Amino acid sequence: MPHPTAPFPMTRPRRLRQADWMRRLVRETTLGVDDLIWPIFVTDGVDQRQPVASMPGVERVSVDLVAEKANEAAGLGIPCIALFPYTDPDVKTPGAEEAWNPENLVNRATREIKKQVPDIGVMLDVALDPYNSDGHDGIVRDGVVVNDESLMALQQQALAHAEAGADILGPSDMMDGRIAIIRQALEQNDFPDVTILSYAAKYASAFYGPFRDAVGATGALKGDKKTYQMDPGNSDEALREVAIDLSEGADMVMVKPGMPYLDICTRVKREFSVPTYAYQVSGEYAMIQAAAQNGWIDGRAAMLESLSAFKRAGCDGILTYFAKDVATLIAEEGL
Ligand SMILES: NCc1[nH]cc(CCC(=O)O)c1CC(=O)O
Repeated sequence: MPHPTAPFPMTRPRRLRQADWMRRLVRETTLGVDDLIWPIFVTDGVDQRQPVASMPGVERVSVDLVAEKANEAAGLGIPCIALFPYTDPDVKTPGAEEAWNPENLVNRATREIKKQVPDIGVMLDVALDPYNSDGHDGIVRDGVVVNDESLMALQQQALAHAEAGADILGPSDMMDGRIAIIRQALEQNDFPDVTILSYAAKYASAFYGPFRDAVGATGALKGDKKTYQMDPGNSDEALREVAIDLSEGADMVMVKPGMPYLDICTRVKREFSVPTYAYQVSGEYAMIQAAAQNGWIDGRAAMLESLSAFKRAGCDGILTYFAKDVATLIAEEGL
């Protein structure tokens, strides 16, 4: 759209950048604590804190300490946390049955949080990879990730998480038809308010490496996830995936990874006008932290710039390992 602008020197864009107060006055988007979902890794044992080597600043904590983290998050005003399990390799099976064990790590952690910190939202991933000895998000038969049999497993997992008290389910598995089958199970089992934040446009990405370390899936994974996660070259397909998930009953959608896919965030938000989130994934976090530790970039500035880019792209919020750091900054200094 052509805008009428006076020629230089009548128009001087720098007038609007001359001072901090002016820049604040004309800023188009802002990052706030309400935009954040904080992922937390859960591990076995008692009083455990294990740093994740490839994600400086991130640790796995045992169930007894999870509520403490949730409490900190709630105190900072973070609306929601997402839990991911580091499952003991001995418990992983080809059928991933641990995924719907009511006593699995994330189910126990969720019950604990709901008891101690009732006012924070809890999101749980629906996907088999933390529980599957093959490291895949679905069930593997003869080397193939089979779709429809995986749906049965995912449905059971979703119900177990709803029963544990999860507020939001995040199907991250990219099987076809999973939103419909999960939504149907939730309605039939009297969980009408459980919300689905679908990982609708999830790409087969090299940026998930540190996460797979964090949940202990790196060694287990045979092959790659390209038969179910999306091809990084595709954009129209992301819109079709979002359309399908919304038509099956998703309430909110997510694009993942984040920063390399801001164009997808923008298209999705423009096209569908539904709550749209980005996952700033482990590899994105690790890159910023590693460069900052080496003194190559200003870590704090890069963190804030990367997160406000999601807002500018149209996202309603961001799942980010930086959530607590940003929320602390906002609490201490405003932004
Ligand atoms: N389905 C599992 C899942 N849920 C979130 C992530 C990645 C998150 C991150 O990298 O921070 C993954 C990894 C994968 O698909 O291999």
